[in-house]
Amino acid sequence: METHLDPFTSHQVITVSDPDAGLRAVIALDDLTLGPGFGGVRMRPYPTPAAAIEEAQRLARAMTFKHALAELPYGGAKSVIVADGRGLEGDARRRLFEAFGDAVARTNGRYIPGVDMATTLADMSVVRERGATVYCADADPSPWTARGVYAAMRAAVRGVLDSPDLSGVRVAVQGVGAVGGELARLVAADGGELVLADVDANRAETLAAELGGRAVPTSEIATTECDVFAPAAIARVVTADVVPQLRCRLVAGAANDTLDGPDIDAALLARGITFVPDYVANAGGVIHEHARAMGWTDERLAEAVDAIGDRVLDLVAEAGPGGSLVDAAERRGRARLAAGAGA
Ligand SMILES: NC(=O)c1ccc[n+]([C@@H]2O[C@H](COP(=O)([O-])OP(=O)(O)OC[C@H]3O[C@@H](n4cnc5c(N)ncnc54)[C@H](O)[C@@H]3O)[C@@H](O)[C@H]2O)c1
Repeated sequence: METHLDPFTSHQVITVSDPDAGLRAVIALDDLTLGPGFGGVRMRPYPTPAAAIEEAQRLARAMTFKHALAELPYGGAKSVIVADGRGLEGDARRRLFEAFGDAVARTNGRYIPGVDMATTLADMSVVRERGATVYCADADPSPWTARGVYAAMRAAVRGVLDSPDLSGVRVAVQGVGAVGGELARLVAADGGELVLADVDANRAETLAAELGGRAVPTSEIATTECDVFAPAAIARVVTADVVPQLRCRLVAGAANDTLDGPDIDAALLARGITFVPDYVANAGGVIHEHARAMGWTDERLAEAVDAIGDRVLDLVAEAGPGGSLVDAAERRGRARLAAGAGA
């Protein structure tokens, strides 16, 4: 099935069905101007086939911009495997990922998968065995993602709030897992004041005690009075209902797909809140995968991840006072794609 969403050239949705292996999946290839489509494989239940396609396409589009802005030689892609709600282990899981690997191999390298929600390095090894190109370094990308989010946050605090560093800046982190926990450490080391929440309340309380912050219930974190709200748990947390309740000046975090819809950025700006696009701030993970695939040194990788901060400062300058960083980022992304198409 071909879809045409906008002037980009290469949208394609591949639907995969292999009843013997229990596989129903969608591979969405967005714009491939800059290179093969790179994006993770997400496995979760979907209410309808259309919902699976829509999520794959939306996430693939974000990957196009993530790579374009991070100056990586990849297009945007994402795939989703429709889970039936039952845990899938052992031989059945292997069979499913073998079938998925066959579908990926048939794209002839146009789609490069990696891990995402509910898929693992072991699953990706099975996909690779079937002849598919797969990117997933054995090393955990999370510390690099956190480092990039920290660089983005620091730059936004400087560019938008006119504060030289995070000293005395109050940061509310939603979810202190692999990325959020490391982000909290970086913020604390920079003199930031932490408010933390996690569905695992003990995790948030222990980290808050260690770093000198405060833990609050998850129901309160988004509306806590703070300078920066940093979502680092789940998608689409900034909804039309949440916007009027926010008491922050910046939203800058790690969670993919933070905004619940295309109108939310404008609603935030109308309240004087600047949103740092998630795909700009959290690009440390994909930069890490690229660095490992290319054999970069850690020094080179660190430089590339820290450059996320410079990118955010550029976006702030381009957007102007009270301007949208989302619009600025999309303009940049499209310019990069246009330049790539002409190259
Ligand atoms: N890991 C990476 O390198 C990477 C890269 C890019 C984007 N991201 C995004 O960053 C986010 C965090 O990823 P992670 O790897 O740290 O995941 P993780 O599973 O290690 O951590 C998520 C944490 O959030 C908590 N949580 C879940 N639901 C919550 C809720 N409703 N309220 C508060 N806390 C909640 C979990 O208990 C957990 O501690 C995700 O949205 C992910 O898509 C991660």
